[in-house]
Amino acid sequence: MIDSYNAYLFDLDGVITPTVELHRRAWAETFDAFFASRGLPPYHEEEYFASLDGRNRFEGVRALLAARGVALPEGVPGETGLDSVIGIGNRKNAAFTEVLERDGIAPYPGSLRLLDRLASQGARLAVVSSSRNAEAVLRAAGLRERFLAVVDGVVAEREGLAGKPAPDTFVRAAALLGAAPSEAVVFEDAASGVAAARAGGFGLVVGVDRGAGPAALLAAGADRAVPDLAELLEEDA
Ligand SMILES: O=P(O)(O)OC[C@H]1O[C@@H](O)[C@H](O)[C@@H](O)[C@@H]1O
Repeated sequence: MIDSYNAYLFDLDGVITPTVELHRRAWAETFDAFFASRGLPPYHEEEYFASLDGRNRFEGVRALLAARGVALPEGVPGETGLDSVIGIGNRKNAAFTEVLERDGIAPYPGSLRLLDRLASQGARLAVVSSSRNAEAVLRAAGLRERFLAVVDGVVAEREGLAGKPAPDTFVRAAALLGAAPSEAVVFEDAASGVAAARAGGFGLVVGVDRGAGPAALLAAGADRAVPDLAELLEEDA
């Protein structure tokens, strides 16, 4: 089923590496401190899926604050206090980076098997991530050289590409691989990323359920939802 496409676009956090867990913990730690400092109801894990999952760091902060009806100034680059959008984002990133550097990261075994299989077929692969940490995560996992292109938060900012749920970063990655969207497969674990792929008219959109739930992934436009990418290998064997 997946073998007949010309290009394969992988989200990173939660699709290739379990860094989604690191992101979730870092966000929880940061927003727990933020809400406690203001005497507001505690952060809830559902807020991760509704506002943060798959989104660019600062867009995620803005979305969550808007959902809570909290208005904060934007802040200035480099700030780490909990009283601005940039400060909250930077605080969370420091927590994420500390754990990544200390513990490293290994890919999901099932994802590695799919990457191996696609590599053995000479398939063209790219990573499409909202994260500005994508290059560091790929290097930590020893996977950087497997991808012909990486369109991440740094590239999106440099090229003025709108982030997920807009389709722009996926469309750009497909173009870098020389494929039309209809000839490419997208693998995504976040509803915002699935919606981006659907909006871009991709040939196949596979939702990977790492907590969002199959119903949310299908509702966002996934053609199918799987618990792990190894499932696709077994079907094709
Ligand atoms: O690593 P950065 O630049 O802060 O990116 C943040 C986001 O990157 C995405 O890839 C993750 O799915 C989100 O959960 C995360 O919040």
